[in-house]
Amino acid sequence: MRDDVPMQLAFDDAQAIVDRVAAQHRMPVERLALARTHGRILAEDVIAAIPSPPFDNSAMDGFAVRHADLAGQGDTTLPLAGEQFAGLARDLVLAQGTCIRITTGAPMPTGADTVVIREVVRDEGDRIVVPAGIVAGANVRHAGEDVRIGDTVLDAGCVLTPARVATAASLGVDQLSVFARPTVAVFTTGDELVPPGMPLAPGQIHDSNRELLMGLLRADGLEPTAWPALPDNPERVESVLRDAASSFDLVITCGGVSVGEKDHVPAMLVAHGEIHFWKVRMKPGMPLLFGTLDRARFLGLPGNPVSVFATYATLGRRLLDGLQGRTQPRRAFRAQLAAPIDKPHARREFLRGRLDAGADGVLRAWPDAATGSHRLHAAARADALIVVPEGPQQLPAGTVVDVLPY
Ligand SMILES: Nc1nc2c(c(=O)[nH]1)N[C@H]1C(S)=C(S)[C@@H](COP(=O)(O)OP(=O)(O)OC[C@H]3O[C@@H](n4cnc5c(N)ncnc54)[C@H](O)[C@@H]3O)O[C@H]1N2
Ligand code: MOO
Repeated sequence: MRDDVPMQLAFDDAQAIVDRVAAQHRMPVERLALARTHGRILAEDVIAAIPSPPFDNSAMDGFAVRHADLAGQGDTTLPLAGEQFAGLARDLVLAQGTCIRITTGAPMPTGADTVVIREVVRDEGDRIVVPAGIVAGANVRHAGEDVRIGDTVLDAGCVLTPARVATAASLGVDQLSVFARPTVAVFTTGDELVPPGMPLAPGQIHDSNRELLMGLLRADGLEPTAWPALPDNPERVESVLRDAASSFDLVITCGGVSVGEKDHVPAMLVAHGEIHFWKVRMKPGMPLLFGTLDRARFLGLPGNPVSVFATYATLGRRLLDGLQGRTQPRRAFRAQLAAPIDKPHARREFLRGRLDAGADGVLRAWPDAATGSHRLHAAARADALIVVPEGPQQLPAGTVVDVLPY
């Protein structure tokens, strides 16, 4: 291996390289109809051109009144002077000593400052009787109290959640500028791989990483393309991966990145592309390879299924976030260890475990004893990665640790 290739990096250094490369290769911006923006990363701030609510309106069904007309004590009788329903404003003016029937969302008549809900009045047809104790200004929603003209309501780099897309809609915005989704090609490698549904000969295993990766990518909103498993044949690996790298934004492989005789992927990247780093001081996932091949970023994940999971959930997802211009941080969780952890090695470890929010409101993490990176079932019964920091660690129960729920 060339000696200028960064190798055996600390996790934070690998993450910094992922961030830098992602920023250099940010996806182009596209303008999409609102309905197609869900889950995307916003590329430009959204500034309100109208206020929300756009006009003063009633929060309840009832009667619009002037609070000054109401007696301090005892009932007040007010003749009914008109009706304003939600819809076109009728430009009503509330004359002193009268009331106007109003529905939720209807514009407030000029002069009215309070809405009395229909349940508390005595409705006598052409007049109402209002009891004492009505609060001035009750049940009125004021123009601009949620959003004023010129407010930045959505920041570039945020994830377009349903509430955010709906906020844009409420302000009359029908298109948004978002970052394009990267196209992703997924490869599994290894002569031992057989698809599920086919019988296993001695020495063979079923390809599980393909479903794992496709599922992880789809859950992150991508539309990945998977190839049939690649044999451990350097010419074939080279031609197929170079072909994919000429037309996809990201190529992800798993397997073949360690130091075995059949681990051809790093050599291929050295010969035809560029390695940004190879091997990260993390467990599982140490042999992780990150580079560039043709027009694609290239992620070579280690073959062990839990290594695939841990490297994708940390650095792989971070790369995709960076390529898509996401600046909204992923939500960070902290939990108390429910059992001790004894880690003799120096790498940052991502242990599988279960999270449980107790009746006391404290989030607890139960580490799973099955730590092998081939233990896919153990990862499947867990629901979080527990982050154990660098260096040998003897963490007693009760220690607060970072957790990545999944
Ligand atoms: N001498 C050394 N050996 C190994 C080292 C090392 O540093 N020195 N690292 C170990 C670690 S850690 C890992 S992780 C693995 C990663 O190796 P590769 O990325 O080259 O992966 P493979 O050798 O191809 O496969 C590893 C393991 O995973 C199984 N596998 C592969 N693909 C799939 C798939 N699609 N579905 C299910 N299982 C898969 C494969 O059969 C192997 O058992 O290397 C260690 N060795
Ligand atoms: O880093 Mo390997 O992923 O321990 O199995």
